[in-house]
Amino acid sequence: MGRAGEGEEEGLPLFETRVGKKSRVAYRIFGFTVFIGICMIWVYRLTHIPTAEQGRWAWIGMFMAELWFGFYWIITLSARLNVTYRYPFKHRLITRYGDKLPAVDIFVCTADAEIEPPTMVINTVLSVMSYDYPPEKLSIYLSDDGGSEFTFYALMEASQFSKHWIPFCKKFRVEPRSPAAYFSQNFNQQDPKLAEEWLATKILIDGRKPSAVDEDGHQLPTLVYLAREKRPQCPHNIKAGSMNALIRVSSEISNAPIILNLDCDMYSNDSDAIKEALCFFMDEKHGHKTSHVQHPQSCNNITKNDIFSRQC
Ligand SMILES: O=c1ccn([C@@H]2O[C@H](COP(=O)(O)OP(=O)(O)O[C@H]3O[C@H](CO)[C@@H](O)[C@H](O)[C@H]3O)[C@@H](O)[C@H]2O)c(=O)[nH]1
Ligand SMILES: [Mn+2]
Repeated sequence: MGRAGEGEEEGLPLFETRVGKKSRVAYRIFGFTVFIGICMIWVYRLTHIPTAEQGRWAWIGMFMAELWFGFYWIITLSARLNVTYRYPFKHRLITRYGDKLPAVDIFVCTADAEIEPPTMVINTVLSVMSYDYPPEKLSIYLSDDGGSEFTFYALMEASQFSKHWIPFCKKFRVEPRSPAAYFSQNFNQQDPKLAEEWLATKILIDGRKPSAVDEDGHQLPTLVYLAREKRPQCPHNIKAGSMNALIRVSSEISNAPIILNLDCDMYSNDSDAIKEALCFFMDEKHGHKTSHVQHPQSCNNITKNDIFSRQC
């Protein structure tokens, strides 16, 4: 391809893994003290076995519970002993692959227009339609297990709105690219109506057509709506079932080698998320060992004073 800078970049990895040394030491000290505490509880139980009259059954119950929670804690802790951080180098990815980047199919799942209002769903769709990635290589599929007319209508409107929203995002480097998150507005829920047509696949924007352009004349990503048939007597397998339906439909339309999956309530808050994930798949040395990349999630509706709510 002969792009500038290709020579010096060649051979360099597309991502780096670093071990979190500071947090590792602190976590090990913390883990060790808790482990000593757990052992002391076990020792206490074993050295204080009551007689049958003193409540042997209660003792057995307590000891079982403490054994289980102790082992559960050790298993959980061991998964966190080696904290590692991964750093993708997306500029290297662009320099190295340029216009040879792979196509990406994006699957968004929704199931119930009342619990998951169409405004939220299309905000997620718009956030992924405006990724900083060649639009001709992007196809977005919305699986609507509720078969809601409202969701379909909202998606149709979103397909029109994207013609203004995508150039706006790219021009002003908007982040995040979910319109709702960007404008920080509250949307009201709408009552859904049952769709008359339960099995439907509709291509709202066909990125291959010359007419699929935004207001700046740039190509738009492909946008597909899919509502699969669900029957009471057949297990529909929830999200996994809709993912299977999405794979079958997308293999006929775009058939991209990379699939990105989002729940409809997870908008993307980084327009470079695809490029970052691709660094792990396309690294020459380690890429073939990677089958999944999980992006970190951050929740923005957690309660501050609830000790059980957490930053995920
Ligand atoms: O019949 C169904 C039911 C659900 N969904 C979708 O599946 C996703 C997850 O379902 P939800 O009930 O919201 O589960 P959560 O606990 O919020 O989601 C977590 O837990 C799920 C089950 O473990 C995982 O699939 C999700 O990725 C993970 O975010 C949502 O987008 C739903 O719209 C469908 O597509 N069809
Ligand atoms: Mn959910």
